[in-house]
Amino acid sequence: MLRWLTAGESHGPALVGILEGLPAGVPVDSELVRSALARRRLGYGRGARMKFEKDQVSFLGGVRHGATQGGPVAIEIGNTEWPKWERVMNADPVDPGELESLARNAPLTRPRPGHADFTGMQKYGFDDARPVLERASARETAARVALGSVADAFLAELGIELVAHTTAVGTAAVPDDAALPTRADVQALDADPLRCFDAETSAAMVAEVDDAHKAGETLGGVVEVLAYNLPPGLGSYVHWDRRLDARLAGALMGIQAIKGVEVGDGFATAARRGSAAHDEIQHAADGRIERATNRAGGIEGGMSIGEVLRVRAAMKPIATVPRALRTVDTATGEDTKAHHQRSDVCAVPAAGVVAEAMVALVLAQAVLEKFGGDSVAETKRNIASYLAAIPENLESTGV
Ligand SMILES: Cc1cc2nc3c(=O)[nH]c(=O)nc-3n(C[C@H](O)[C@H](O)[C@H](O)COP(=O)(O)O)c2cc1C
Ligand SMILES: C=C(O[C@@H]1CC(C(=O)O)=C[C@@H](OP(=O)(O)O)[C@H]1O)C(=O)O
Repeated sequence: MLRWLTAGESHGPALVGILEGLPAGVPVDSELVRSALARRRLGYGRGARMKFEKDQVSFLGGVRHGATQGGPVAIEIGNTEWPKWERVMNADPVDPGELESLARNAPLTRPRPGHADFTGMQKYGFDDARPVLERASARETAARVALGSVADAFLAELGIELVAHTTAVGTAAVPDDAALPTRADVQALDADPLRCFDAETSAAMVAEVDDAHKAGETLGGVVEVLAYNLPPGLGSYVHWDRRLDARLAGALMGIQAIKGVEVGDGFATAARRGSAAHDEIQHAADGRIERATNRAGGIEGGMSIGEVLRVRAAMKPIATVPRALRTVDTATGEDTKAHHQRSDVCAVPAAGVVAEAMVALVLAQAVLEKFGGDSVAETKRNIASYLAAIPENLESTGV
């Protein structure tokens, strides 16, 4: 069973991620993780912190001479902001007099609507939102992206290729019939300001971000993750928590600010009639079986069906709105405006990179559950023998 955990605060010394259960022989090095983290920093509309902070990557375990060894993979991402926060975020007690003299340590008592501040203070018994936002912050997603890049390297060894792109920012959305990117388009996506695959929509997205920025507003949007070359049969219909769609939805909803998940045509399907909603099964030119369409987004009955996996996640607008929203000062009880120092106007492209990492982790887990393997070579053998055993009349183009 592939498992993963992250630890660390937004302004702490480092984030740490651990991935346990990966076979030996996955080609992994610091550069792989670094380039995934660099991709997470991209995107028009991100705040000042993305420009001056660097991600410092070190492997603490599980990888030797560029390959996984079968043990837990532990990755540390140093926060280069740490020296400024060393007193405020120190694990050991700091003299209260010294803390009081630090402007950076001033208690945050004007919780932001839409962030975890207010309920986090209620729940954990804090009189300052600092400890809440330190862990609620999406800075934590750097650790997930690091782990996701390792899961992705495993999937790539099996020929499974993932790509994420932005399909909407605010009201600017790619048309329904727009072309889908493949892994070969990643460089082009990274070069686009919003990681959008449709040039015209991307220009509209830039205008939307500029407009929101001028108005002291923030934006959300929609990202899509595609996975190519998945074998049929990952996940299962036999129990709710084994369904691949349920597991992907949970993983995507587990990303900060994600409020909706769609598999395939999702919500649009609800308005269609059955004959226009499902994907007919037909013979392909080579005699194997194929789907006439892929409205289901590659999953039926909680299982991958061998077609392209297509999942979308909707992100709400950033909670730290420059034109600050109404709140209550929890120190004085007075009505006031929420605290705001700096924030992203739009972090949708980064959310896409995080979504891709989460999908990679869930798919790697589902692959290992079905095929097992202590080495990549063993997993490959197991997949090949499963596919070879599928009878001729059930052989589909996804095999
Ligand atoms: C990549 C990324 C960057 C984010 N940047 C910010 C930010 O700069 N300011 C902010 O208030 N929220 C930001 N958020 C959103 C908050 O983390 C999120 O609103 C908060 O955790 C509460 O969301 P929830 O209600 O879904 O838990 C970001 C989210 C993601 C995924
Ligand atoms: C640091 C990152 O994102 C942060 C996520 C975030 C939030 O509230 O989620 C708030 C901002 O942090 P700060 O308030 O310190 O500027 C973002 O910069 C990152 O993605 O690496």
